[in-house]
Amino acid sequence: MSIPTIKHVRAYVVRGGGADYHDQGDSHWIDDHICTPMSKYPEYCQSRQSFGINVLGSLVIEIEDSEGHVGLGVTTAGEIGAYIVEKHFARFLEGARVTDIEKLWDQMFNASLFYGRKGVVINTLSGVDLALWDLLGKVREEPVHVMLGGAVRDELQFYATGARPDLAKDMGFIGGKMPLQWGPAHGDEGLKKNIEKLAEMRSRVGDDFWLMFDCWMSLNVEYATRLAHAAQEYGLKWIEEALPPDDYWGYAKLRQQVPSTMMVTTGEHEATRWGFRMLMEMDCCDLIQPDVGWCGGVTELLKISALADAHGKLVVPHGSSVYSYHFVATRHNSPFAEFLMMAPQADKVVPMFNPLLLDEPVPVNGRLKISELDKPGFGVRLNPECKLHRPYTH
Ligand SMILES: C[C@H](O)[C@H](O)[C@@H](O)[C@@H](O)C(=O)O
Ligand SMILES: [Mg+2]
Repeated sequence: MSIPTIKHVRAYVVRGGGADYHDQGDSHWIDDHICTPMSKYPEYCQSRQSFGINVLGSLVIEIEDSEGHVGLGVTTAGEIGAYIVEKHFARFLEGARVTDIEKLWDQMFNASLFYGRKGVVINTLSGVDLALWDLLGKVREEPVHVMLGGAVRDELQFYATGARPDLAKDMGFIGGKMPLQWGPAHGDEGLKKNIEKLAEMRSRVGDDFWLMFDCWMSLNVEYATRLAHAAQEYGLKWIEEALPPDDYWGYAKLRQQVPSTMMVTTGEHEATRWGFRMLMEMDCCDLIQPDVGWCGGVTELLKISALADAHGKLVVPHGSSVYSYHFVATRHNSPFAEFLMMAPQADKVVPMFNPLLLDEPVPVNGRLKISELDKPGFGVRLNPECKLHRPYTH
């Protein structure tokens, strides 16, 4: 059996939605007074784009083999990522066999260790890894979920992230995660507004629908503890990413202080097996939320997930569209997935990485049949109408 080799690696940048889903137009819920670590500065309080949440843009990676198959991976890394792919990672990829995914991951990780380890470098490595798994699936004519050992369930169920959990319930989702809008800089008045919002949504959705707060790294242990206890009477299911990712000590303390019925979750801005080992061994959270496009890709998420399973932790990947669905389908400790509502008013289901991909599957009535994923690789294509820019070559 002859194994194809990698011939060409190309890295493009795309603006306007896509993998950098914060890169949206005006009057979108995802940029409407959401609390962040920058909220202490009034000028950066209303809009996350004002401080640069969408500064990177989407990175699109194409890896073409000796037989003409093209693997596609996307992530949040923009021009920085394109530079790293073209000027650094390509040297390991070109000439390698399409099956050498584990070795290529190790070479790219260790070769960038002196400047990488987390953040945009691991985002970029993740994007390359997604393209490698997509390419292997196209060579083998198998979906990624089959190559990962096969689905353990017939369909995926989703909770929705967005400003309207009440509408998410009507659309069949199992829960609704709201962005927290007020933080320590807004004092008790702001905390009261957070709870009023939660109470209002609880009144609309009834007692059984999950409601969660996403705090996007913006709080401190004291405020998060007060918020959790005030939210308990409205059945808040989990408080997400309350603290900055490196504050393992704060998370461990917060987890001891929140009501026993409430989960502490985090992980979307954590990376590699070592970062998640810290979260688990320091007992920081009940559920981890790695983003497969940011934590190291599928190759690393397999390691993270096995570690979590051994610790009895659930792994519910941060919203990363089809790239996490293939993974969640195959893991017993991933019983549900996240769907980010990318319609500006969170009032309808649209593909998460719109407009970047074609054939991107979306939940129907809050669910997605695994059979919808039965296409080679991740089963998505680049939208030819998206303007690709290749800033570097090699
Ligand atoms: C809704 C949150 O503020 C973020 O925009 C979201 O990307 C992320 O934190 C999530 O968990 O979906
Ligand atoms: Mg989050």
